[in-house]
Amino acid sequence: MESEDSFFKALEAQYSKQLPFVVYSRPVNSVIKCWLQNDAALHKTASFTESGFVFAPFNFNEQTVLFPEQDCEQFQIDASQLAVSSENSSFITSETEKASHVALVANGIEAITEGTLKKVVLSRRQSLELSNDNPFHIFKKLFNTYKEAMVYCWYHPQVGLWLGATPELLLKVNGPQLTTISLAGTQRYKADSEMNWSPKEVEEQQIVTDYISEQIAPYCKTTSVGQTETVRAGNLVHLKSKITGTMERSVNLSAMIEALHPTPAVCGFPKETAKNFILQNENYKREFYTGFLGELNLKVSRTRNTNRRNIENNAYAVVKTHSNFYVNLRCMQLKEGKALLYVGGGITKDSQPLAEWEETVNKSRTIGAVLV
Ligand SMILES: C=C(O[C@@H]1C=C(C(=O)O)C=C[C@H]1O)C(=O)O
Repeated sequence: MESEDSFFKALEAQYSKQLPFVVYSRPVNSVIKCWLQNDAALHKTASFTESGFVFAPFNFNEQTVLFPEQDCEQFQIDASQLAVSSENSSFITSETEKASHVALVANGIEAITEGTLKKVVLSRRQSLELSNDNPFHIFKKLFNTYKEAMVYCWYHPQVGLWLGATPELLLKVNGPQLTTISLAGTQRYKADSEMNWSPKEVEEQQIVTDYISEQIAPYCKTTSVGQTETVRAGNLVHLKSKITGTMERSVNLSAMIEALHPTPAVCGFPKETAKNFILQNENYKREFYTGFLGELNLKVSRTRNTNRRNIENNAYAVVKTHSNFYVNLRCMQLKEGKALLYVGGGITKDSQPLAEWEETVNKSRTIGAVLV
């Protein structure tokens, strides 16, 4: 299936039959892949030993959905821009939502000042009326707009329909090589100007870097942390450090995921205290927002480099297993003709509630830009 038209027709047909699918494109990549599950079964994974596509919630005590590789048909196309018409939806934030988020943040700052909590990520959900609720229409706009993100649309009839454009890698495993990133701190993007990061933002991101490095260390022979840099995600910029490692021979992927997820980039630190604060104080249920999604244990075979002097050795291919998980951020759920946008930000002792509200507004504009 090589044409854009037949690719999206197959997806439309799958959706109209209410069968599970995912369509996605990884960052800086013109390849768009889709997986169509053959039936409507709801598969789960806890062991992360299968091969497939996973969709995991924020609260890891709840189910992680798996599309098993053997139960899916996979197709892909290559495109730099997808044909799509423009639509208009209205974008309104309410004073009640503002007051409620400001109170939540103030509550978080108080808990940090009084107790052991150092950072907590607090979020909200915003609803938007849609003039066009076709998920592929929105997916195409996300793909055209966010080249640096993992852009996806995921559906299961028993779970719901989610779309997003996430800038955050949770974990990439390629044979023994592990890559992850620490992402935190948010400012609006301004063309041609040097970004100045405050000590608050630097500290917030350092908490994430330290946590990730410590958590992966027991599973790796070596680890290293790269330079911190400013990266762009739509109309926002963040602080980012790349963290890499070479894993021990027999790493249990599920144990490593459990050690990492949810990171202080989306939950807080210490992890359990922050998670409990979120579950008790946020005014809604996160479900799959700040969970993760991506390819699990796919086999890639690479033919060895040709070497003229040793032809026999070139006859075999090296098979490597790879997984790529992205944190489910800058995302939305489509429900009853509405888009529910999920947005949050990291709170530390120096946070200001009104500025944090503004940050969530900026984030909802970033992801909502494709809807208005
Ligand atoms: C929680 C979100 O984003 C996370 C929080 C950030 C922050 O606090 O500055 C930045 C990037 C993400 O790690 C979100 O986008 O909803």
